[in-house]
Amino acid sequence: MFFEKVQEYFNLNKPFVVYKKPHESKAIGLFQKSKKLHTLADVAGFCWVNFNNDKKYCIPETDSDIYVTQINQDTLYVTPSANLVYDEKAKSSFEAIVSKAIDTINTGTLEKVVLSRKEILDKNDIDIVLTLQKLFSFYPDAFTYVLYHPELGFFMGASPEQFIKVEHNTLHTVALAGTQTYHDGIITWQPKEVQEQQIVTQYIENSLKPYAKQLNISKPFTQKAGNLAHIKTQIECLLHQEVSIENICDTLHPTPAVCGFPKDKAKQFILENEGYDRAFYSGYIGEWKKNFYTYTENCYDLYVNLRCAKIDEATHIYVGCGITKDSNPEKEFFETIHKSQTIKKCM
Ligand SMILES: C=C(O[C@@H]1C=C(C(=O)O)C=C[C@H]1O)C(=O)O
Repeated sequence: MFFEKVQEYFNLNKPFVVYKKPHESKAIGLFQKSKKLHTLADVAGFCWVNFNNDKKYCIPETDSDIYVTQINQDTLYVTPSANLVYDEKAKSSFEAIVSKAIDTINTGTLEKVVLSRKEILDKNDIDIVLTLQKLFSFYPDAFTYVLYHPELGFFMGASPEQFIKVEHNTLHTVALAGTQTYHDGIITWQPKEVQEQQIVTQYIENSLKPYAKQLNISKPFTQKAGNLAHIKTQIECLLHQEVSIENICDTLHPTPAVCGFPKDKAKQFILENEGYDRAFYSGYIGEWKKNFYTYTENCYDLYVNLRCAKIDEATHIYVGCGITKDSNPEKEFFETIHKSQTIKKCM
């Protein structure tokens, strides 16, 4: 029933989203009844917001049929081996903007900037149901989704990063940064990664302070995300009674995990140098004003839109990495190559 509905909506070009939260065994689908593009409002639904924070959309509950399905983890999909082929031109142009960023950091007040690029694959013939099943199967600990709207296009992703989760006046978030390929055994971190992750933690702490009755911040630890490992700090914030969650989102987003620090300078560097529109990559996405797993009102469960792709005539895979004074341009390029594997494995 569920996957027939997905296929039907996909064939008819009607708006829908299917998603699965980390560690859940069920997936939720919101199948929109009209073809309208709804702007995000103070109503329950599934939302997505762009990097620039000036495009905010939703599939509202009131205009949707909602379906739930148990995910069958019995089918084992073979994980394809890594495809680390890359384009020399893409490598040299990315390394050039990373070098420019390092120079800017060394000569001014910019501390960190997250630079990204798009990998374009000549492929658009997606088997929607198979893609979803691979996303669910390969990344049980991620927020996995496919989202389609006829006015915006088709998106998919497997995000390892919570933006915010709010329930009963408590907000949970994470500071996630620093990347290396995952391996068994002890994972150690270099000062560069430790510093870039600390910038994120510090920024989130300062941004949440005005809204917080109490803030609890964990020690940093290693978090596995597909074939990668990151440094993560968990942050819990007891909110004052009358705070607006939308204001908190506007204050936090984009964090230095996807933009940089100071925010204005980093954003300006990105807009002037990246040379393409990030659109919904490194924005946020997820449940707005309702938990559709438990049907609890006034809950928010949003994720940073990372390890994602947009599919139109081709597949556009978005990948980025944090640049600080200690970055090595070639290493940063290979980090983006490793990050692109997350989506490539599902294609
Ligand atoms: C920017 C991305 O990831 C972010 C950047 C990281 C880094 O710089 O090490 C790590 C995790 C994410 O917060 C991405 O996946 O495109």
